[in-house]
Amino acid sequence: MVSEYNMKKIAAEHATKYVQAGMKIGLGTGSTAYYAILKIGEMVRDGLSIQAVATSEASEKLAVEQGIPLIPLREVDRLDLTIDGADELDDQLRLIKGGGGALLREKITAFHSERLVIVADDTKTVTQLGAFPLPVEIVPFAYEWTIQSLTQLGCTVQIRHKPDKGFYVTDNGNYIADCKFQQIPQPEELSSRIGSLPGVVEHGLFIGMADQAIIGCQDGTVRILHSGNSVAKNPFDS
Ligand SMILES: O=C[C@H](O)[C@H](O)[C@H](O)COP(=O)(O)O
Repeated sequence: MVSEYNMKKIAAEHATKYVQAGMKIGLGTGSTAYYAILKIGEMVRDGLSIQAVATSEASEKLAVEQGIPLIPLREVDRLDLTIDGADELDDQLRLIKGGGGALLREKITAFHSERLVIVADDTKTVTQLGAFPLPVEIVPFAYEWTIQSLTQLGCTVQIRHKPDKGFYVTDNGNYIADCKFQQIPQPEELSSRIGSLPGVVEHGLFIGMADQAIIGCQDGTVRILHSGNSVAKNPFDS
């Protein structure tokens, strides 16, 4: 049995096997993506030539510390691969993201990537999304009205706070509304309803974006989920 943190590390390090010389890589955010960034840093120091874009200020700082070359966004057309974490994922690779507040930059980066590989420990896999409160990035202007609109969708909304009180502010200067639904049986429908609310910048439902998920398991192995529902039998096959 391995600890949750080792499950994250195993998954993240497995995903770095997809990183090849010359690629432009999106670096995710969070405690699982952290291990991917460390491993990519090690690969760069061993001579691998890649360039990267970070999905948050925290990941950018880590990438710089690791010596990973960052590319200005204006110089990138498309990324080859993004490796990122998730707060919840189902077997159709529908995700909840944004527990670390980075969902907006993560979604933009994922959208402009050829391939999105999710790394997570096995505690994140669910049969139905919704146990994890859905993070929604909202603009500060009239945020009380936006919270009211979100509540009308049938959830309980908590505006995210910093540990030392005061509102949590994203890298983009916005707030996060954490929306707790009983369950999310139809994520596609909820995605378009939330997306159409004025005041909402972006939400943490990522649907049809992930190509693969590498799941770190308690026995120290990985399970690989592919979009389209198939599960790799031999985790080291793909
Ligand atoms: O905003 C943060 C991101 O969406 C993270 O990738 C997500 O919260 C998972 O983070 P962790 O790997 O720390 O559980």
